[in-house]
Amino acid sequence: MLGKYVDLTREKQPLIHNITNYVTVNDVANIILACGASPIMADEVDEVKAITAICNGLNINIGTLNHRTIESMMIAGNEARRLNHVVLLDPVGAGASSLRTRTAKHILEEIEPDVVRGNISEIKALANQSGKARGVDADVGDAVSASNLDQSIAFLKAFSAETGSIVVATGAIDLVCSADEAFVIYNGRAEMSRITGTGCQLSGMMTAFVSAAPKAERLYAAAAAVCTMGAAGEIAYAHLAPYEGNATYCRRIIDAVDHMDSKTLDQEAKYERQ
Ligand SMILES: Nc1ncnc2c1ncn2[C@@H]1O[C@H](COP(=O)(O)OP(=O)(O)OP(=O)(O)O)[C@@H](O)[C@H]1O
Ligand SMILES: Cc1ncsc1CCO
Repeated sequence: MLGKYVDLTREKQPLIHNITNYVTVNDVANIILACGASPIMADEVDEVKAITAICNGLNINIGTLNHRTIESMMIAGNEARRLNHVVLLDPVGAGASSLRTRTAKHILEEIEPDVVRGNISEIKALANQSGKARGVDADVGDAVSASNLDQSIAFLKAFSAETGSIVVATGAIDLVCSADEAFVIYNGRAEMSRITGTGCQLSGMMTAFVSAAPKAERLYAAAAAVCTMGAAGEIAYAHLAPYEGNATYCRRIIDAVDHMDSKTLDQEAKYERQ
């Protein structure tokens, strides 16, 4: 059921404007290409309005925010909204500093992104719950598990209802929620959290999937992107040779996305709907 969004993204080839961090920018560009879309990275105040206007979707990632790029995020976000383009917010490190938390909340309130994708600590920080981010990583105490699953889904659905955004919280169990529907996704491997930027890559790819999908199907497209990333993490891990570690793993995940098709995703996706 979700596999069709892999094909749709390859067919539509959306152009994605990324204002993103300088740690993982190259991997984000490559995974967007691997899923059949096109990336452009641009964060100069004087050009972001023009760049976002020629794109189909905007991925705002606050990972290495500064006052100049915050201004660019607001200009691009407002223009993308005016043009009805898809906007995704990745609130990297929200909860780790007041500037990050404040900026992410401001973008959420003023731009009203279609999708917010973060780890569970970042999402909790945005929702004024006590998200205890370890820098850009989630705190183990915030983790979604079988024992708090119902409560976590209820929290994310309520946050989606409050913001109007599709809310995606990733980790060992990934949750993709609208106000009244949830996908609980079990793809992925713990080793993925030892590569910096699997979340940033997922956000870039998710912007592409959601931009390619009809408006009424955006929740499914977001869930398909999460399953694609998780399944790629599983396939890539199976292809690692004995000495290879997290550097090769990062490349192999992008290769696995490059080879992903609807049939493979429909076979590999592990999820429940609630
Ligand atoms: N323990 C885990 N088990 C299975 N999959 C995981 C685990 N931790 C992370 N993942 C997968 O890794 C991907 C990125 O999720 P994560 O929550 O680590 O993002 P993030 O913290 O925003 O990452 P980053 O800041 O490094 O970009 C998702 O596809 C998620 O399913
Ligand atoms: C490590 C790191 N620091 C700021 S952004 C980033 C990439 C992963 O979120």
